[in-house]
Amino acid sequence: MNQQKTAVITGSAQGIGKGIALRLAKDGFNIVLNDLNEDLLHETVREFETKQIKVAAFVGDAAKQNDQRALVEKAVDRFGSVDVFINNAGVEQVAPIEEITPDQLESLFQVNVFGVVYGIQAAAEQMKKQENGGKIINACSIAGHQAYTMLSAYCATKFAVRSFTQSAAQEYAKDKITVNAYCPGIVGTSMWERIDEAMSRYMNVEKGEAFKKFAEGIALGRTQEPEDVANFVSYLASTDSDYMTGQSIMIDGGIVFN
Ligand SMILES: NC(=O)C1=CN([C@@H]2O[C@H](COP(=O)(O)OP(=O)(O)OC[C@H]3O[C@@H](n4cnc5c(N)ncnc54)[C@H](O)[C@@H]3O)[C@@H](O)[C@H]2O)C=CC1
Ligand SMILES: CC(=O)C(C)=O
Repeated sequence: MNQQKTAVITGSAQGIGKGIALRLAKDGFNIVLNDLNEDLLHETVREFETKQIKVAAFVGDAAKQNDQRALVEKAVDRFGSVDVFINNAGVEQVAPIEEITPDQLESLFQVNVFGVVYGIQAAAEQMKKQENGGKIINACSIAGHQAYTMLSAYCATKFAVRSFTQSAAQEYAKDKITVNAYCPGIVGTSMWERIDEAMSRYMNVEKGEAFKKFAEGIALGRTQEPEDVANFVSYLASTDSDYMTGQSIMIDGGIVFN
């Protein structure tokens, strides 16, 4: 890399976002972390600093348009540019359709869909000013290609992410900004701990059983680590992916084939 580029990752105090941030730091990016969880974010910053990673952090809500703008400002103030912006923050919800409440639907869409739109807007505005292109990368899921029982609202948000990824790719191509998405399968993060707990309760089975049942469908025979996702995001963030845009690509060990 000639000049050090900057990558911003939302929801990156833990899990997949943190894994992506660590990998992009290794690839030579300055890193800007963001999360709602202030304590965990600061803990992660300290860990990155111990590893000599050039890191900044912003406590903020990815579901708020003003916070997304402030996040971009923070990155520019600290490092001078935003070259890669990763809309990673996401939340889950487990319930049969008949039990979904308006509040649950609202809060899920606010983070997983509205947040992605606000992130795209804030990042693209800055990248256009820089006149040097850029890469916007969204967290989709196998659930953005295949809908699952008990996860209907979550799946709908990820289908929406896939749709916005396609539209944004077309709108920003003239500015040399590419927009793609990663679609993980079953990653052992705190999100899946919560999904497992809720699903196992609904299925009336022991904790861990829902995770095990989903894992049985993975062709490569194991669940994912954040690093498996980060290895692919590294490619999406690099110049090697310059000719790819509008794609939501499965990185799931072989669960969904299409
Ligand atoms: N874990 C999995 O199996 C899969 C996860 N994904 C997606 O990958 C992304 C990351 O997932 P995980 O790391 O598993 O989740 P996680 O729940 O383990 O970590 C997500 C982080 O995002 C933060 N966050 C949540 N809402 C936020 C908001 N409004 N603003 C800022 N930060 C916020 C949380 O505090 C947390 O630190 C999500 O978009 C998720 O939907 C996609 C496919 C599979
Ligand atoms: C959390 C998630 O996206 C799935 C499908 O497990």
